[in-house]
Amino acid sequence: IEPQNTHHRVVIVGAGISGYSAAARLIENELDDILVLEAEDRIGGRIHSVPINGGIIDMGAQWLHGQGGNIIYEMIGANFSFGDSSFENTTYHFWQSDGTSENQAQIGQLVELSQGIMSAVYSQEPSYLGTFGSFFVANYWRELRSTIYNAIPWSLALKVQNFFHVSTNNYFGTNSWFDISIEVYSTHGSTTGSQWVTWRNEGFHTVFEFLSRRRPDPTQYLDVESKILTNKEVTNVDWSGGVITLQCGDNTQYTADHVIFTASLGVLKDRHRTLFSPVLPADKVSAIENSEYGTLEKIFLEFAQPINDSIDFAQYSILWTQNDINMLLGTPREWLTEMAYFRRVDAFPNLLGTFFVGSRIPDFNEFNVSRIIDDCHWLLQRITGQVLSRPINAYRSEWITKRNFMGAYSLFTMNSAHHGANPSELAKPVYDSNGRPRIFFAGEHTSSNFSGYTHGAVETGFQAARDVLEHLEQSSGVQIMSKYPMILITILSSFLFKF
Ligand SMILES: Cc1cc2nc3c(=O)[nH]c(=O)nc-3n(C[C@H](O)[C@H](O)[C@H](O)COP(=O)(O)OP(=O)(O)OC[C@H]3O[C@@H](n4cnc5c(N)ncnc54)[C@H](O)[C@@H]3O)c2cc1C
Repeated sequence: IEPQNTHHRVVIVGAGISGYSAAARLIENELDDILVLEAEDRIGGRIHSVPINGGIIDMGAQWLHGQGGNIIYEMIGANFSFGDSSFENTTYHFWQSDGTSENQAQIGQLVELSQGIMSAVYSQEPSYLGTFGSFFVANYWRELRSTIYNAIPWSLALKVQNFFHVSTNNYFGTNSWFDISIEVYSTHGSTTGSQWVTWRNEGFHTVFEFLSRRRPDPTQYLDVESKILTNKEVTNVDWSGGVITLQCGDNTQYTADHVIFTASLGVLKDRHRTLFSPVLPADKVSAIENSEYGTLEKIFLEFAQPINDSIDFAQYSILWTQNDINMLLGTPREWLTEMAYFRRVDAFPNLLGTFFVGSRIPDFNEFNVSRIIDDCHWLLQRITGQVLSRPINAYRSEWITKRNFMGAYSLFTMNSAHHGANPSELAKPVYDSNGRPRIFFAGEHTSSNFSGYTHGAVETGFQAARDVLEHLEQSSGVQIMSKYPMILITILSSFLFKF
């Protein structure tokens, strides 16, 4: 063990957006004696902006979902020129997977109905105990009995339903919408305004410049960076003693009075038993083990030229035909059937973006760029019925295989609901035998309002900082109070000595 062993009042594990926000808030409140330990060689976590030709793209978080009620937009909106790729409001065209055309007006009717049902999910009473899937299917087919849908063939209604199923899986990183319990999401907070606010070609990592206040006014800069050590994987947090000892993979140790732990739910699920000594309390363990973690990967296809105007849509949505699904099942192209669309990327005319659900790909490690390009190119040509130039490159994320992430984001299933596993359980601090909070938890998975999202992660980072500050204030109060008996004894004993 190197003689590093510095002691800090607070050590934050993880320099993703929640850990970074917590650090900024502590520094702002003049709690300077802090350290952030980050396992990767970079700051940002699941915000990972990478430079390409023409700007910066995001392999993780890309959009601000909402404006009003989104803490990030509310902090920054007035000082940054955001873009918007509101797919709901712009043209997005539905192509059948086999290239044959379908009645776009009827599809439009079905999409409108489906979108209405999807947004109702979020305003359900928490008493609805079913899943996204059960809610959608029941409402969809009930509404379809209305005479306004009489002319629509049920085969088309099925294909649109399948589109919403696949899109939902693409959104949550799930295999089935019958896995996702509505309970947690119906109690989520809500945001107003565009759900697809973009950072144009500057990348989501710009957010850190605002969190540290380097922007808009550099004189307000809070020096968060100097508190962060990268390449520091914390392998154990020993909270058995009076101080907490954090052991790192490079054989260094740090000690702290308090820890804010922000590593992802994927990391916690993978190794919470070895990460903490003693192991976490049973309630916390149950919340970790019964919450789920979605696996979602991104693909950006880069073309040599801006994408052909004759097929100029914001989104190329795919209605899979049963024949095409049958044709691809069991073949190396099976993964394509989990794809719902190709989207244009705001500020990058040469790019199309899409998602795929990683866990469904058995040979994920061999899933290389040229295979991705070939398969996507095949599908794009098939759905559009056009000869398109082959993409010159593809960028893909690999969150599922990365040790410090282990997937995409938290998710609450019927199994989670059964076991009472939810963000507020994941957020609870752990206390020592004297009732003193030792480890605070933050990160997107701990946000009751917006689990899964960057704005949820920021809120939890701020909350953890507030909790630490409050606790320190209270405990210094206790220390002051605990001095009184000593003063009394001194006064009394001086009397005693006098007489
Ligand atoms: C593909 C994808 C697309 C997304 N799209 C959006 C979007 O458009 N909009 C949106 O709002 N959200 C989106 N999200 C979600 C968003 O990225 C996350 O909710 C948010 O970034 C999580 O921040 P965090 O600080 O909670 O966790 P993280 O970003 O995971 O930060 C935790 C940090 O802890 C580090 N760490 C882990 N283990 C250790 C250890 N043992 N020791 C030290 N450090 C450790 C990690 O390296 C990481 O830096 C997306 C996520 C993914 C994966």
